[in-house]
Amino acid sequence: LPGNAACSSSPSPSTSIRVNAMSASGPVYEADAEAVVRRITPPLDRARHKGQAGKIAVIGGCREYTGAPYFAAISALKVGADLSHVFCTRDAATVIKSYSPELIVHPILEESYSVSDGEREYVSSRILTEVAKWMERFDCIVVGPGLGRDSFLLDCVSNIMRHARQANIPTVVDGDGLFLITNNLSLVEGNLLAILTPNVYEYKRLVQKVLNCEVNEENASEQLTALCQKIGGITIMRKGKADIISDGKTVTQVSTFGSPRRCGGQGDILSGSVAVFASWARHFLLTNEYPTEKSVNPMMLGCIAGSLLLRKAASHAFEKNKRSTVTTDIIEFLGKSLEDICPAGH
Ligand SMILES: NC(=O)C1=CN([C@@H]2O[C@H](COP(=O)(O)OP(=O)(O)OC[C@H]3O[C@@H](n4cnc5c(N)ncnc54)[C@H](O)[C@@H]3O)[C@@H](O)[C@H]2O)[C@@H](O)CC1
Ligand SMILES: Nc1ncnc2c1ncn2[C@@H]1O[C@H](COP(=O)(O)OP(=O)(O)OP(=O)(O)O)[C@@H](O)[C@H]1O
Ligand SMILES: [Mg+2]
Repeated sequence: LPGNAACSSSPSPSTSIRVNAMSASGPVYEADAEAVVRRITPPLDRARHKGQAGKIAVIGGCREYTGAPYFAAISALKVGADLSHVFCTRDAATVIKSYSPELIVHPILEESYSVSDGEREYVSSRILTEVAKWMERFDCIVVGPGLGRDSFLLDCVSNIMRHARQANIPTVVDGDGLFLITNNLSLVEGNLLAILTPNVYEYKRLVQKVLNCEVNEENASEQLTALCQKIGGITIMRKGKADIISDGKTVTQVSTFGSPRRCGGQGDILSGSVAVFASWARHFLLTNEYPTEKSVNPMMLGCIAGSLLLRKAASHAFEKNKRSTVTTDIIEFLGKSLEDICPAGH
């Protein structure tokens, strides 16, 4: 994929994808997030067929939570993916399908209450076989939005994560997926195609578990860098007032103002968007001709682009809806926000 010719404002290949990332010590520099979005977003080429702009799967959705997987999966489509799947429990599937006919929903996960002890091994292997059938087709998976914390379900999802890793599928871990990996670090350790997107509490739990200490705001970037290194060079986006992103080598941030509303679900929009941008960035770097850009980590680029887009959309939604802004209002503005940075053309 070439960068989107319609929106490549910078002609210089060596500077066009700069993220202004700095070393672990010293100040955290703001990423040139708009340039990143412009560079990695693929053109809307008439010769392309369905699937080439991305196929995303969200693993999440259980009895309690149906909103989170829907938000992540629909955001992936609204950003520009061609196909968006959801793998969830049976209870959640009908609900999610009824939110949107655009999503492909697989009612295959099971929670402990619906499986007897004797059936577990069989059900677990059936679930893995079902998901594995699809896995090779995905450009990125998102594990965790609305997944819940049922132990049997999390065991099955661990198998799915191991399978995705073997198949080299980039994996964004969010929400209850972070609960899972915090207690099973080997699931992501050393996986350069893994992205963690912790919120303030998820980050705190991760720091306590991995670094054996408390979150240190004074040395936020050093601590984040150390955390990424300790988990083997994975990419982590620490969400907050600024989204700080590191892969253990470099650290950068996106702090464009979004919205003062902190309604639940914004992190889900982010994880779905990051999945699309990370797969676009990966494709772009694999196929582009400039060696200087090949050293950039596509997972970092995905985080930078996803963060900027969510913040822009949240800002538009807040302008319109003020205190009543909710997640669906923000999703409505993903298209305009991307269009402002990177016009689709004709
Ligand atoms: N509409 C939906 O279906 C939504 C579902 N969600 C899902 O809900 C699940 C749980 O995620 P949450 O982010 O709610 O996680 P938690 O259930 O850990 O946290 C819920 C809230 O409890 C409070 N809290 C948590 N830990 C705390 C601590 N140590 N000290 C003080 N307060 C604390 C915080 O206000 C936090 O936002 C995830 O699967 C997530 O994806 C969320 O994404 C929000 C939207
Ligand atoms: N204090 C803040 N100021 C500005 N933006 C913020 C702030 N906190 C979070 N955000 C933005 O909201 C996005 C979602 O972060 P948040 O911490 O709400 O995630 P979350 O708790 O996982 O959300 P969800 O409810 O979807 O699970 C972040 O990418 C960030 O851009
Ligand atoms: Mg969350």
